[in-house]
Amino acid sequence: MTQVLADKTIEQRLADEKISIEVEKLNLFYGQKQALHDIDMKIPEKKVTAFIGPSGCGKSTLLRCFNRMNDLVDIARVSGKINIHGNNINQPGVDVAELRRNVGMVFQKPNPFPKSIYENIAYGLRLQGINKRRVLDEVVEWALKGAALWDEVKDRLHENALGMSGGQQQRLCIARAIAVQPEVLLLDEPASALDPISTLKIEELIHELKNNYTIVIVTHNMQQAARVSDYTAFMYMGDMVEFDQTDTIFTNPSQKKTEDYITGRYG
Ligand SMILES: Nc1ncnc2c1ncn2[C@@H]1O[C@H](COP(=O)(O)OP(=O)(O)OP(=O)(O)O)[C@@H](O)[C@H]1O
Repeated sequence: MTQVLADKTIEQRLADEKISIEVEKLNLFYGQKQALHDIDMKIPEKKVTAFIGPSGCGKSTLLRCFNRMNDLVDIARVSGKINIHGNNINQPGVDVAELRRNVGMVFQKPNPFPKSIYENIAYGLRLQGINKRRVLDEVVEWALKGAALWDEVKDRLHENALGMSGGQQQRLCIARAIAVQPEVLLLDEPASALDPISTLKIEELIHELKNNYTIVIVTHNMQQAARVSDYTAFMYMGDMVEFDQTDTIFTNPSQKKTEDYITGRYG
């Protein structure tokens, strides 16, 4: 019986999950060059899904499709569907600003605004027309607590965010992303510019955040993927080679290419 449970296919496992993002026949071209080939995948809600694979395989490109960041690249053309909670975000007429509020993103290099810690968090709310001091105070505190930063900065909320350490700046960027209450958080190598202690804090934070958010993370670091994610997608040259539970990908992958990558034969 245990054996049968252990042998559940990824389709059976996903059938037990709520699905947040469903990708169907997604292709992306940069000019003539195809960077994503017929990607089909389902990303479960309130879980951490990691994208791994060698440099240039398309991890960041795929991640950026989930909040239409590739719209900013003139030569990028996308076909196929991406349903987020049932709505195809690639169809005409989608409110991209609203999409990006709902699908927040944190980049490799921390990029706080050159403003106070407080104003970094309040910014997204002010854009929505929320200016009441009491509401802003509450959300700033809530978001900083959510990003495990409140205790470190509560006495200097009005100091410039650029005076924080790199690790603090990255947690501030996560706080800024969650302040507008997105459903999905996209993290593009969020810890690669950080020291080991800050990296650990970010990884612990990811673990906490998945209680409330669907998280998709691109990482170069396989140990990090193994530590933080529930599901892992292995990509190679624009193809989704294998997607499964993280344990399965790292201990019993079904594809030879995945095995070669995780055992360090290339990458
Ligand atoms: N703006 C762009 N214009 C043209 N080609 C691009 C652009 N962005 C990415 N590419 C190309 O698309 C392919 C996939 O790139 P992408 O950055 O998604 O890969 P990646 O797996 O995230 O790589 P890395 O791990 O090095 O960040 C690469 O061949 C890359 O050169």
